Amino acid sequence: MSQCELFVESVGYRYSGGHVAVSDLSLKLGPGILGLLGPNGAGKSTLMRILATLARPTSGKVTWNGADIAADPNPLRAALGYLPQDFGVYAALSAREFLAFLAAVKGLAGAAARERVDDCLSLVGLNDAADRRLGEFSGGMRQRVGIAQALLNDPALLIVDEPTVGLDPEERMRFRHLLTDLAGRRLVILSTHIVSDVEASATALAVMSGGRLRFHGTPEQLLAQADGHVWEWTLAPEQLAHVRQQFVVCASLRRPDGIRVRVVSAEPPHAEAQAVAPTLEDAYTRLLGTGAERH
Ligand SMILES: Nc1ncnc2c1ncn2[C@@H]1O[C@H](COP(=O)(O)OP(=O)(O)OP(=O)(O)O)[C@@H](O)[C@H]1O
Repeated sequence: MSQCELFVESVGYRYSGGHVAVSDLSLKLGPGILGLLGPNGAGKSTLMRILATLARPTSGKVTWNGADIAADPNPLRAALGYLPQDFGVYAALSAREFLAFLAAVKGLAGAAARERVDDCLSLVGLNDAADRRLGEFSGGMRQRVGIAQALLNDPALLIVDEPTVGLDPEERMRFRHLLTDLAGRRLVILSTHIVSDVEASATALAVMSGGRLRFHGTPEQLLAQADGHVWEWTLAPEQLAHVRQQFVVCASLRRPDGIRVRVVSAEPPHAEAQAVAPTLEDAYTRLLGTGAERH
């Protein structure tokens, strides 16, 4: 497999209506799985489209192995596997027929194409369902077909945009394992707004919000930032609303003796609060200052 160095240099993107979706964003990426995290509207899909050469940055540049992808997108495109957020399949085709069609579009032919289609079907665990109509597939199976089509050209760069949306918990887990198996010497960029999607698999994390990069580093580095900032204590149910007004509450759990709250705060939030080891979800919540509260 070829080299894979993707450098994003002060990239900005302004939509024609004037909305700035990505602002002065820089990243240096190499082999491994990058989890691109951020809330809805953070600019992840816009950045992914730029990296997939489907949109040109309105400022800054992106280089793939040293060459500007806006000046010559072809080297990157030849190395790219892309699963867009709105990936659709042809319901009347079988998985094998659909992949054979896309293999032909990508210039693979004859026995080599058949072999590659078989390889990709087995990489994503769909051999047994290969000849069933896609219309009968579950959401998770369709996403695996999406990954299989992205793998047809054995890409050095695999970009998957919000691939776990609409999947049930078991399908999500399978999908995460699949991406871990596929990483190898590739660069895999996986965007999601769900921390657990990247918790076990990502070798690096980039966090975006409001079009800006808020963090880039290892999951351990993000965790370390939250050390000593996560607290738990038990309060009476009527106190919960007040605590929510004062602090970012990451979780609240009803128990026989009251409500156990988990709070992100630089200072001890309460006399009885005990510091607890942060999870990646806590660290992400601390970074963005808002919580998707777990109950
Ligand atoms: N075609 C467009 N024209 C104008 N603004 C747009 C367009 N597409 C997206 N935006 C805006 O740009 C911002 C970033 O959108 P983007 O889709 O990149 O975010 P995201 O992080 O991928 O979120 P989501 O997961 O909801 O897609 C949002 O505020 C969005 O409303």
